[in-house]
Amino acid sequence: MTEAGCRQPGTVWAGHPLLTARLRLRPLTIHDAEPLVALLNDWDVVRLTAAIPHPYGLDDAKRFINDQEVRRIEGKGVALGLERTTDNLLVGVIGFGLERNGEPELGYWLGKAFWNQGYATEAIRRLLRHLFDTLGFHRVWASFHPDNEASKRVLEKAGLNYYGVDTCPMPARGQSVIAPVFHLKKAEWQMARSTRTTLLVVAAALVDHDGRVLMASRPTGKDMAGLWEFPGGKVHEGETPEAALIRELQEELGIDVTESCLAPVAFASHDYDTFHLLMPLYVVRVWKGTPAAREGQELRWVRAARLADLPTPPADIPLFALLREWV
Ligand SMILES: Nc1nc2c([nH]c(=O)n2[C@@H]2O[C@H](COP(=O)(O)OP(=O)(O)OP(=O)(O)O)[C@@H](O)[C@H]2O)c(=O)[nH]1
Repeated sequence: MTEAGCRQPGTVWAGHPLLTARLRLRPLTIHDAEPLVALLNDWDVVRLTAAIPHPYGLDDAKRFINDQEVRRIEGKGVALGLERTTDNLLVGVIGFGLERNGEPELGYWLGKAFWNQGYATEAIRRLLRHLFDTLGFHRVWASFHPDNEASKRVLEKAGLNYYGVDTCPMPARGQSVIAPVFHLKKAEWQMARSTRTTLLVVAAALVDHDGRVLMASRPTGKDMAGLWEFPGGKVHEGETPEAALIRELQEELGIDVTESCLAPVAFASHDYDTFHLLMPLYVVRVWKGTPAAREGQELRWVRAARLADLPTPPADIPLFALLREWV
């Protein structure tokens, strides 16, 4: 087996979406053509890019999607649509090509409405893990237009650092620029990741008499706002997981639960790229009081078989199938 595990040599894509806290990274399909035009027919978005024509029409989008499909099949690179989990909206594109000495070179853009919300950094971090851990590359590259300060900041936040400058052709703008080149080596990436924390969060699946599970939406202002999650929260210093869950259920929902009514049934262990989540899940069938939204969240009782239909944090997805056995 290679360092990259079960990867087929030459593969640029493992075949399933890459999930981040708020995004799904997945290959583009023909259904993305119109959304691509809506996002890209915008001078502010394309003016500092090298190859995106302006104005941008449906034929450009269809050609791009088709070309990317060919590149992916030929193992030359991949372009992934960034789909927001809460509403399945396309917010931008990220990808890489292997034209630079066979080492991946990143490219990305976001629609203007989605700038300054951390989406690009989130997507790059996830793509880096795919490139280093799944595909087994040892270094990644990125260059950007010298006026593109936002791009520079995003790359720095994702851990890339300055390497030098290069002459970069910009065929769609009819010129070349001297562009800064950034890079990141796998060893540096691994070193930075080794300092991340493992966050212990406890969660409850409250089950009612009809076998429905209580889900809460994450309120505006919190990370992953709008996603549906199990009630719960972080375990504080010196607390047991059970004590933390009893406290959280009182704080968030105003209900009283005793420790003997908490049945541990499963756990999530999920890499969020900036931290690792370890989340034991307890089934709770008995409590005192009526659950009420005390922290600005929305509450919804959901059949176990329908949990997977909700937009949820990616860590929760494997728990839904397990929960069906218990409810
Ligand atoms: N409660 C809960 N948190 C989850 C779930 N799935 C999941 O990824 N998480 C993550 O676990 C972390 C929990 O943090 P939190 O912010 O809700 O914790 P908390 O209630 O203690 O909040 P606080 O820090 O504002 O006091 C978040 O990063 C959250 O996105 C889930 O099903 N329930």
